[in-house]
Amino acid sequence: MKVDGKAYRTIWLNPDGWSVEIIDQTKFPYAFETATLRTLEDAAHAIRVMQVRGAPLIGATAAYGLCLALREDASDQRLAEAYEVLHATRPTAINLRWALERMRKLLLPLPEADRLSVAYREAAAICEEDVEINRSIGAHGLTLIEKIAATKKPGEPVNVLTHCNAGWLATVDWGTATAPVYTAHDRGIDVHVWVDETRPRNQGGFLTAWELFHHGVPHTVIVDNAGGHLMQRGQVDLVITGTDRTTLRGDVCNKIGTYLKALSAKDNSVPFYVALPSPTIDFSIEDGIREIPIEERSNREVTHITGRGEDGEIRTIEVVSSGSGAANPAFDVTPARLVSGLITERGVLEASREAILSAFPERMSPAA
Ligand SMILES: CSC[C@H]1O[C@H](OP(=O)(O)O)[C@H](O)[C@@H]1O
Repeated sequence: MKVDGKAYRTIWLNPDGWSVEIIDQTKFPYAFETATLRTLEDAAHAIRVMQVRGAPLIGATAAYGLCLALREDASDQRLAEAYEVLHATRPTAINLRWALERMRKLLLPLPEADRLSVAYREAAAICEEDVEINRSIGAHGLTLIEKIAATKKPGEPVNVLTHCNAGWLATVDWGTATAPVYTAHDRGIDVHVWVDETRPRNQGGFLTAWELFHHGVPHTVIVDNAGGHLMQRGQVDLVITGTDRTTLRGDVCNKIGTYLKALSAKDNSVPFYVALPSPTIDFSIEDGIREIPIEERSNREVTHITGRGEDGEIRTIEVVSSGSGAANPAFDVTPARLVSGLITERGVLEASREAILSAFPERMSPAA
């Protein structure tokens, strides 16, 4: 997407042909900085501390992390070690395992001498595919926004609520949940976004708000607990969120708080859609609540927050009474029964095993 008129992606290969540049998302919204990944550990660290985050971008970064590892040593042992280091960075987004498995399956049968060039080619392919998948999600999601826009009076926007950041910063480009919004906005449809700030890491207030501002999309940041209130008052026409892992039967794992939005949407008959690129479907599990590992992040993310003071200084402050314990589950699971539909690159699907298998039959074949 464009930042001050210049087109960016979140990750790209540098002109040297081997090091990888990322947008350092820990600096947002107060600075736009990039960081260079030169080693396997640089890539693992970037995922671990969320310099890069968002399921598709985590997968793309892991793919390049394998390239950086093989650049030093393309042996089977190094490939196995690098796989484990990257796989251990974060447990919930399935794109991490999906990307690592895809790379390993391609590279292991090759002679060591051939692995590096093929690895870089495949990592680039994963990035290009992500952009095209998200562009398609934007096109399919647009139909949902267009239908609502047709019911609006002139000057009345379509009000979309989103949670966390499933924007272009969560992917290589375009985003998933925001792709339909950007596509509608770019077509001149009047759309407004309620942006859940999304405590404790504030990916909504820090990342989604920053994205929408730079793309000129009208938006309003709200506290996470305001969404239900707005839905009760008819101020939300559509909820679109992202996902880090969706099961074969359509249970959706996403940032903590998504489940509560889905409950509010159900209670107020507000359509609740999930933007779902197919690499984020875990075809090996059905029951999201029982089978998806939920990342427990540091309690310090709850007890402290980093922001900009009145003096313009960036500082970290304590926001919980000292000495109190804190818990920080980073994701929750929304059962398929609360999901109106899944916006995939192959169309808008019912959140069901039949619909997912029918849209992606090749993913269940043994060769997959
Ligand atoms: C398009 S995936 C976006 C998804 O990832 C975010 O989690 P995190 O920022 O911790 O990686 C959040 O769940 C978003 O919906």
